[in-house]
Amino acid sequence: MTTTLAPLTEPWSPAEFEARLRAVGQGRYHDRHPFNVRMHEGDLSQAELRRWITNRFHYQIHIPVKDALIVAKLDSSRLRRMWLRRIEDHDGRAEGEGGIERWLRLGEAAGLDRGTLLSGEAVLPGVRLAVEGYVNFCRLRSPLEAVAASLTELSAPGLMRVRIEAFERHYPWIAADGLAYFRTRVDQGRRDSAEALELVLRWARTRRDQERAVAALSFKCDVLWALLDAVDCAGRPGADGQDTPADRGSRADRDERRERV
Ligand SMILES: O=C(O)c1cc(C(=O)O)c2c(n1)C(=O)C(=O)c1cc(C(=O)O)[nH]c1-2
Repeated sequence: MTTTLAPLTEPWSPAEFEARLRAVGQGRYHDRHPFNVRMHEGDLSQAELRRWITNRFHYQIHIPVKDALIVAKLDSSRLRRMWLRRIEDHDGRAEGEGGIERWLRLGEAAGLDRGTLLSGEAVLPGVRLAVEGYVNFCRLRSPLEAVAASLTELSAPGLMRVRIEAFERHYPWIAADGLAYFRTRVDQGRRDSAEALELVLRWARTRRDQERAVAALSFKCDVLWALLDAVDCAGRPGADGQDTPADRGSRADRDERRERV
């Protein structure tokens, strides 16, 4: 009896390809990073949360830059229009609008100075490298890989909902209107990831392309993970930017409050 084996290079079915993409997101997304876990459990000090907001701002301001690099690779008006909307989501249509402005307001609600955020002076070296890695990936790789890298957003809306709840419950010192960024991202992330998934499923025709798309998504998970590693490590004793005695005091106050509850 002869059996015909499918060649190793046979493309995955669309369903299997999608399942593999989703599995990368589920297994390696930064919602499992110890810093995010501590954030959700209410264990971050004010200094740690401010450090995260400051460093994540560096990521936020580079999202429209990498999206502009992607737009330049798209070969139809329909696709460019679709992707241009992402730039508008972050930069707004006018001064004082858009996601970057909402992130600045989150910073202000957390007691950070807008000028300091905009200066970038407090951004950690590891965060700069992670963000530059993502921008350069989108600059140098194929449209398929650049779009596939954005598919971490499949997992982002769920994380936004967890984060909003955690902020409301554990960090009431941040005014509620500071959370507008996260609220907006629930719908934007859902729409963006659905669009990107459709493109990736359509464009990746060969097994090689499919594997490249999975690897691109995996790389992006590394970017987000490395960013949080840098933010997390900066608070360790002996690291630059570690908590001041006052920050440790605010953590001790919080622990005491918890014990009383
Ligand atoms: O706070 C987060 O956890 C988070 C994650 C991600 C992501 O999964 O890439 C994005 C965002 N936020 C975000 O706000 C955002 O605008 C965004 C754009 C992209 C992208 O790769 O195009 N990811 C994300």
